[in-house]
Amino acid sequence: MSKETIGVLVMSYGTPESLEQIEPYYTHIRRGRKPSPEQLAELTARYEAIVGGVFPLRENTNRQVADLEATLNREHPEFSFKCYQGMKHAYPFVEDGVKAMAADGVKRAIGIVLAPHYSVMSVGSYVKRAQGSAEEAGVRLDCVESYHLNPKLIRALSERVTASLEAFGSGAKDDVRVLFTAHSLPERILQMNDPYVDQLMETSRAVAESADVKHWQFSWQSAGATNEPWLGPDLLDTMRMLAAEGVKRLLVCPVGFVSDHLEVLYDLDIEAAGLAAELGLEFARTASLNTDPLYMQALSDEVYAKLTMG
Ligand SMILES: CC1=C(CCC(=O)O)c2cc3nc(cc4[nH]c(cc5[nH]c(cc1n2)c(C)c5CCC(=O)O)c(CCC(=O)O)c4C)C(CCC(=O)O)=C3C
Ligand SMILES: [Fe+2]
Repeated sequence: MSKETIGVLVMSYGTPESLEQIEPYYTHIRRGRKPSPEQLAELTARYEAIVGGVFPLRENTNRQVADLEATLNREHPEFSFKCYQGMKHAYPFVEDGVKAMAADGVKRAIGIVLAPHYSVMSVGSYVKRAQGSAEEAGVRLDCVESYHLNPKLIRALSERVTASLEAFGSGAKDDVRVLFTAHSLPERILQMNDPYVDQLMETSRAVAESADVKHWQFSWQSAGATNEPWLGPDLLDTMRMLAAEGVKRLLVCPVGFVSDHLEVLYDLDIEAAGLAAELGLEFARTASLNTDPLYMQALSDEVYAKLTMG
């Protein structure tokens, strides 16, 4: 008997693959409005600062998707899993991923996002687009909406916090301040009953408990430059406040991000680390999950649970 093929739509924000792709990518993020030359130059400079001409960021996602497929097929050999990528702002788009699975004859599929926390503005919009095209294509698709307390995710994150604290050396548990961070969103999500903030606090608390962290707090990072207010406090402001309070050592754990990309490699490793140097703070950040087998298993467990238990 041949195994049933299960399509897995692996969704993410998307990243450009070359310097030339930054403009169309940014235009898509801005809903079709081209960025001004200044805005484009500013974003290009951030990418140039982290990639030095080559774009490893997409490779990173490709590896996560390949490893997830291997993990699913190893752990659940009764099915044949096939992963398809679907991105919000880059090719292959969410709709392309669904069309590709339908073209392969897939009838049953599970969607999951490479971001553990649900917001209508992030995961919600990916899922809506995916469901819309799945309906058109005649694919039965169910999506994992969040996995912010998945035990393997929490263990993977807390192992990283523990390793970073150990690298600080003696006394780290007593005097290193741990800052959990995630991408800020416009403050109006608070009026929308959005679970994003609560889920992030729950992940942070669970990781702090698991790693036995004494001194921690939460800050937002990477807020957009729009006219509306975004969630705060911002990481950079928090760092200035902590320095003024006499804190000397700082560990940032970006729980809202699962892989190395612009927000981690630029906003943390260049911008925040630069401010830390100015403020005389010793600064470190936890390593990104990327293809950590524990993270791959967390995703695999979520996909399998959705498939078999709904
Ligand atoms: C919640 C959230 C996540 C985490 C959840 C998830 O992963 O989904 C995330 C991830 C990412 N965001 C990314 C890149 C960008 N996001 C931007 C702009 C925006 N992000 C927003 C939200 C989020 N973004 C929002 C509300 C905006 C305003 C415009 C809009 O409503 O979309 C801009 C425009 C310029 C700027 O503002 O910097 C860029 C370049 C990359 C890829 C970077 C790389 O290439 O490595 C990743 C993984
Ligand atoms: Fe973003």
